[in-house]
Amino acid sequence: MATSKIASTVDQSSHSVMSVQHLIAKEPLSSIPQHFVRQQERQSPFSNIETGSLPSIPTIDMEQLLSDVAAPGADIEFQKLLSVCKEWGLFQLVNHGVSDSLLEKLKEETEEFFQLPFEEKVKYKMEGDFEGYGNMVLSDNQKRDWGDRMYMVTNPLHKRKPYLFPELPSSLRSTLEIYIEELQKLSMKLLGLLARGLKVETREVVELFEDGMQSMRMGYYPPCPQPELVMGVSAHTDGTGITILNQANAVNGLQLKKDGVWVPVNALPNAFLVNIGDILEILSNGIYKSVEHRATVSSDEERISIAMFFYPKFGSEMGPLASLTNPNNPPLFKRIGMEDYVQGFFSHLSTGRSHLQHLKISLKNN
Ligand SMILES: O=C(O)CCC(=O)C(=O)O
Ligand SMILES: [Fe+2]
Repeated sequence: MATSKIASTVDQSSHSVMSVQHLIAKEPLSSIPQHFVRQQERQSPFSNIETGSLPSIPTIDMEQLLSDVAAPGADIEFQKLLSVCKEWGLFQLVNHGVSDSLLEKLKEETEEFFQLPFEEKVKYKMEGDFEGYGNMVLSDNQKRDWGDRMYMVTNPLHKRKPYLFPELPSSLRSTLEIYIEELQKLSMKLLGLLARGLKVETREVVELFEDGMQSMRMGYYPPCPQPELVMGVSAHTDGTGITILNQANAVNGLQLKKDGVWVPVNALPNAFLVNIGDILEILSNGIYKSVEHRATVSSDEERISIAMFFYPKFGSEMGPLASLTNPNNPPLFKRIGMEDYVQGFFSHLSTGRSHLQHLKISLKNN
């Protein structure tokens, strides 16, 4: 799909918001601006192995998973889910129950949102926190991602910023409301199954996430004349319990790090990519893995993705589940309240350091 060439008459420097899409729409770039160029990512990430021998990302079938649960004993898909979450921390989910027509509508409306003139989208600019529209600029000397995003907290409802979600074009807003509800149900089913896989009381996990904090990031990655020099989203782990990523226009780009090697995900149309985040690694005391991932960009196709992030509820406290720890298996992470967790997560994001590492207990000191 071609990039939308929207000539913007607005001088971006007069706004505290920057957009890669509109930067390149104004005039063709003769070279990539230095603040997007990454030195360490120049070499092919696969230079050390044969591309043909790359492992492929596991696929989980939600219908199969739910029928396994109804018929105990026939639990092949359930066992696969558990081993995938321990070894990979990420999988593609098919037959997830969210209709193709809803996904199609959401894709179209997200495309339309990013095709709005810059003047329209600037209304949603970030106001001193991480929420809002634009290319995320954390500091002057930071390397920037080749992409724009619209990031919003969507739950609990009173945390929705009045100038963001409620001000979205009404058709996008109503489609998102349905989508959010569908994904909430899906996330709770997955979290329940993952709790069951830990042999803990399902309730212990599910209650933490009921009416939890949820946020969403719609991402737009324009084609880049020199994609090997830039990154759409730099390497990170998610601070969530779980993340459900919708690679809306099925353009490849996401990669995860497995055994020290970046492995590309071959995006299946209408499948979700589900990944374990730091909080599930903490709750499971390291059993489930929060996987490092990143997104690359393409030279000829725009890429659109929609990520929904699921966290525990405000006011809760989290740490390794008590039933998983004992003197022989001590907690690997500190306990922390949700408010402090969120604050710590975003302050580590600004410095590029890992929040999960910060919460690790050094076993030598125990
Ligand atoms: O846009 C993508 O494909 C990845 C986004 C992502 O990893 C994130 O927002 O945490
Ligand atoms: Fe992520």
